[in-house]
Amino acid sequence: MRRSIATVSLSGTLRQKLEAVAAAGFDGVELFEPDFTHFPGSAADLGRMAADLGLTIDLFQPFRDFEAMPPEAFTRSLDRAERKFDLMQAMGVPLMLCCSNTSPLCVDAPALAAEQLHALADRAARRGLRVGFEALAWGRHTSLYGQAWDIVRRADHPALGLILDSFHTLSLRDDPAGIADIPGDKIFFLQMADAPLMSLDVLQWARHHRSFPGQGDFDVVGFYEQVLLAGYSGPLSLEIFNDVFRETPNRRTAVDAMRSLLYLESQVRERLTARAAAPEPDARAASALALRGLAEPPAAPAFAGFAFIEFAADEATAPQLDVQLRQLGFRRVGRHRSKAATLYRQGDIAMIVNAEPASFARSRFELHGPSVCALGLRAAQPQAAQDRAVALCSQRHRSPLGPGEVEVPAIVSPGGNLMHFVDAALGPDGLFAADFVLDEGQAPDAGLQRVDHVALGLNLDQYDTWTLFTRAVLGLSLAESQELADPFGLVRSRAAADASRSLRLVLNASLSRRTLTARAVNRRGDGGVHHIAFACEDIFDAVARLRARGVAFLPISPNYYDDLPTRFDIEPALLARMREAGVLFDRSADGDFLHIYTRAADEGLFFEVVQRIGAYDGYGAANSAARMAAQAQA
Ligand SMILES: O=C(O)c1ccc(O)c(O)c1
Ligand SMILES: [Mg+2]
Repeated sequence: MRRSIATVSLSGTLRQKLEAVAAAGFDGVELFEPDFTHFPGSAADLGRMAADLGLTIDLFQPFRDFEAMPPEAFTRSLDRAERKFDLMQAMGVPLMLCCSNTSPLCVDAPALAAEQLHALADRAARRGLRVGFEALAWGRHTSLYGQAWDIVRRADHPALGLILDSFHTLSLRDDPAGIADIPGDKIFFLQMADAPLMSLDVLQWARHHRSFPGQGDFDVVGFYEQVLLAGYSGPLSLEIFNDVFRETPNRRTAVDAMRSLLYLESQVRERLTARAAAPEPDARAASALALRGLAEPPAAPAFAGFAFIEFAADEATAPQLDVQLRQLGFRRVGRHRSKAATLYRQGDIAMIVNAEPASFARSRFELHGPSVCALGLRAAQPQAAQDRAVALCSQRHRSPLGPGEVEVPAIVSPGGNLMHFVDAALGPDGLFAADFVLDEGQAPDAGLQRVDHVALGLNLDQYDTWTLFTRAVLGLSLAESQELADPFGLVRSRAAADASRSLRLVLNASLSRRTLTARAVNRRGDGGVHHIAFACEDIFDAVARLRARGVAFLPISPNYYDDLPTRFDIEPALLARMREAGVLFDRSADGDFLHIYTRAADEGLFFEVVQRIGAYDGYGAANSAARMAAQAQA
């Protein structure tokens, strides 16, 4: 399996792009011509540079406005093509991408297009080169792969083939099913791109908002499946025009790119395997499987909730966290056997405050001050969970182990915090009994029972990274993105959850630099925990207990409670209780949601208490404006 990526997909100079792409394990690149136009060396220099990095240049792109033109323009274009072929030969690039014509001079004449492309292919063949024809979604007369294939078929030249790009097909809602009927050896190249669904001019959509497979809403798996069924055996490549990627550090983009391809391959492998094993086996699927060497990471983990949340602290801040956690009703129940770490429990929730000098936690503390530095996730097969993450380009993390302590497989999550996979079979106390000296003291708690969700604060350029990480590495499913109004700007937000809803993460990225979310990201780093929500059975009881312990909640405007009954049919007694307690309300077709937020000390971490009623599956997004306004006013 050869994996490739278009240079337009990454930030940096051409050399930096190639270095990042090579480091991420790609085999080749599609050279986006403007990257070469501004390159300080010759075509031969570029060819050598790529070869020295272990990369091939698989495709030269794009050659524009060629087919179905009046005679003078056609002749000029053939001369133009010869100059590009010179470059390609000097670089060692075998294939040129010719995209469908957008010029107003182009005529609606497939026979002429075929004839002219035949001539172009002839010129290429004389030099041992090939040409691939790609339908751009906004092409003047050729916008669908079926039209492009018709022209390629008519041209009937061995050096002319089809180039497929998932973006153009899926953005036009064209059916990719016909691809499987195209002879695989006439498909010369495959470009994959995903995108969020948007109602936008297709050219603007394509040039600014593409994303890696797994980051958007397109059925990229179904598309790739058709291409493999056709018998295509060339490179799998990514061509992503994206405004954010243009500025994201390219090493990270290259890792996301590789992760997205491996994930895509693993999904399509499952589809093909099912086809090959069906009662009437699909021979094309079996041969595609035999041919491709599609990635096969271990299955996505089955999760059973959060095992623990770990805070990074030092000698001075650990006592402050101690006060805060005990105020929230947590009991201090144990000291770590070998580290300066303290365990706090309440219900099924475990919090660890780690003040061990010269540890991973301390390095995070030094970067971000007191903050969450690790999440423990209960997984049915922790080793497989880690192996999957590593197979999908995450870094393995090993912590030093004291005698008798349990080894917990861990990875570095995007942004640098840790994610530990704790064996669910250890039960709620198993891990802690091994690693902590437990003191079984009892004290009244606040009725908090479980971690309902953990919300992360991300820079905008980490939003797609986390979308892919949660989907591919953790196997979570994602809810739609929403834009929430903070008084100082918009916050983009989406939730990721496992099938059993035991594990919920909320991803928040600020589009403004001035929102509370943006300030939290500045303080606690990219991918830092923004707030933690605890679930309880009776929110009014929990709030009363927490208030009695001195916890301060965000004050909610009386106007909110005047408005609520205009939106929902709520019992007056419940409304009165909510108003008195400062509890927020949401309702879906599946159930109700009651929630409340603590006040953050000087923009620090804050907490949420939630009560889910029925099968309510959201996060009270409709109330986020109430929270953010209250936070701005507090
Ligand atoms: O936006 C473009 O012009 C363009 C160029 C080449 C491609 O392969 C493509 O998909 C789009
Ligand atoms: Mg393309």
